[in-house]
Amino acid sequence: MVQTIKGIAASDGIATAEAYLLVQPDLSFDKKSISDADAEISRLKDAIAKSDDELTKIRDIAKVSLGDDEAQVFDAHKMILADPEFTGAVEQQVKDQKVNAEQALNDVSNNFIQIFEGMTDNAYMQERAADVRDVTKRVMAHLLGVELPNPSLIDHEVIIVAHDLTPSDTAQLNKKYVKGFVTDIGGRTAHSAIMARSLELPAVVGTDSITKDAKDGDKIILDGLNGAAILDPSDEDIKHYNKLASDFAAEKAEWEKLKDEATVTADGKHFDVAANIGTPDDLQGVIDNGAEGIGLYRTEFLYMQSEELPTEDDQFEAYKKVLEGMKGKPVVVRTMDIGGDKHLPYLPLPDEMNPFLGYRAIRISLDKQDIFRTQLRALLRASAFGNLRIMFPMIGTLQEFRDAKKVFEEEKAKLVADNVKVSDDIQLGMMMEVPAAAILADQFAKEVDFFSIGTNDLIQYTMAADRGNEHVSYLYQPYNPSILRLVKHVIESAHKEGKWAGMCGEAAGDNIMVPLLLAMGLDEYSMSATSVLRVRSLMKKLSTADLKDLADRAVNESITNEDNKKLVEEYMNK
Ligand SMILES: C=C(OP(=O)(O)O)C(=O)O
Ligand SMILES: [Mg+2]
Repeated sequence: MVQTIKGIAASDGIATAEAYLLVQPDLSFDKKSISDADAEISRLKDAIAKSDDELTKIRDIAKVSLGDDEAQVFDAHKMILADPEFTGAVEQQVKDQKVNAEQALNDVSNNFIQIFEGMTDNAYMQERAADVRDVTKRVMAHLLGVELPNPSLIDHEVIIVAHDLTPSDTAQLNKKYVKGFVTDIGGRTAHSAIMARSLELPAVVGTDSITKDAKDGDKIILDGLNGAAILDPSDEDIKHYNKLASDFAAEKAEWEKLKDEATVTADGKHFDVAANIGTPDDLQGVIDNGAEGIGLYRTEFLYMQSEELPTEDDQFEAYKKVLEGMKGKPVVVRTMDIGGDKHLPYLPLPDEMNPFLGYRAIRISLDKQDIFRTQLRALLRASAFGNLRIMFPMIGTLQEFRDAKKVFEEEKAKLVADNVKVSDDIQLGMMMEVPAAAILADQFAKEVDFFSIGTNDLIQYTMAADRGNEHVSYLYQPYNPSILRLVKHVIESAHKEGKWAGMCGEAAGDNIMVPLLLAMGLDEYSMSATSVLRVRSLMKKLSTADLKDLADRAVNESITNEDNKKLVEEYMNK
């Protein structure tokens, strides 16, 4: 029977395919005493052999679909299974303690994880903890006779159905077969949603119940334009959505014509429309969509897609590739923004009550300076190959900016002393995403070269509403006058000091927000590459002089987000 499940539209597009449930099974078990240790050990050996076969299959497919680097992790898992120190210890535990294999595996694995994670001065060994955890999960699943989802084995077109997708899950999706995704939780500015937009995959998040509603193999239509998943669609539904998909394609074809044009408003003012990227692989999308620069390169994905801390050379190659690829157009690289919802398996962070308010971004970089310095050196070396700008994430106090800048200057001086070629005009800026900094923008503006407003976090912190929590997603209010006042203050403060202000949060590509931002004089708009041409087309129709009064009313007279949405919609429909 047809069932329509509503959610939050997270990435444009329509897709139809079979559901693939990416849901972790229950791996809980009871501790049992056993009398026949040999039988238990043979059960364990059987589970290990099955896990090994499965890993071989996954590795071979991952090699073809994702590449050698991504496939390597599965070899590391196979090595653990072949290591007598690990498997022998589990067998010994069964014999000595007379416990079931599940309990023995769990005990030994926890022991290994604890030892590895404790090696705080050896990043390589710390990473092995994540591998042990993964392998244990696989063997445990076989012992319990349940199946783990193996997304790398997908070999036909599917729509991923999941409770949530972490950014690293999203990074592993093979675009050839994955046509979109739909989740129980999450909001429009959660990182998995942002990645869906850069991969041009339709996505719907925050449905609350999709993992209960859909079964593996169900036919699903995913409507990423309106935020709905249609299960078991009727012929009528299929016809309706085919039409919607073809209308969307026609609109896109119209925008496509603006690809090689600069972004100019109806009254002849030029603004920069730039793109956000996560990895050098996103570069092609930026070029295909005619962006005028990269306004945000989220470098943490480089760290997340790696098995260990990326070396200075690895990073240098990635940054150089992006800078060269942009052929002199500006590239704003943001230093590592780990923490919050972004984790590194090889850099265990403390468990926190409020990770988004915790140890993250510049706070980690200033604390673990060896990681920060490696990144800055790689950036400095790459600066010789293009137009590099650097910004720091989550700056809350002027002292943090000064400290970060000092580290940058120190690394630059060292490289110059070693005769390494570095650019002499690298702009240094900051994300404006902590309300305390936005309020003091006038003071920050004296010391930075530019601001880039991160509305995803600025709104979350100003409204005190978790950006990834669908129950409070109604508080994601970019047009709320409180947010608009902060934004206006940031832009005016920059301009007073002769600096420029951009925006790289999702609001920069929002049809309601753009007219207000144009009136406030925001200089640069950075968004998912797939939004660039839509925004360029919108700006072409607008005249900044006409918008002044609209923005004044939105900032000074309106009370709610909805007031302002209506105000702009009425203006646009005039
Ligand atoms: C662009 C931003 O950064 P991120 O989404 O990576 O936190 C933001 O917070 O608006
Ligand atoms: Mg942010």
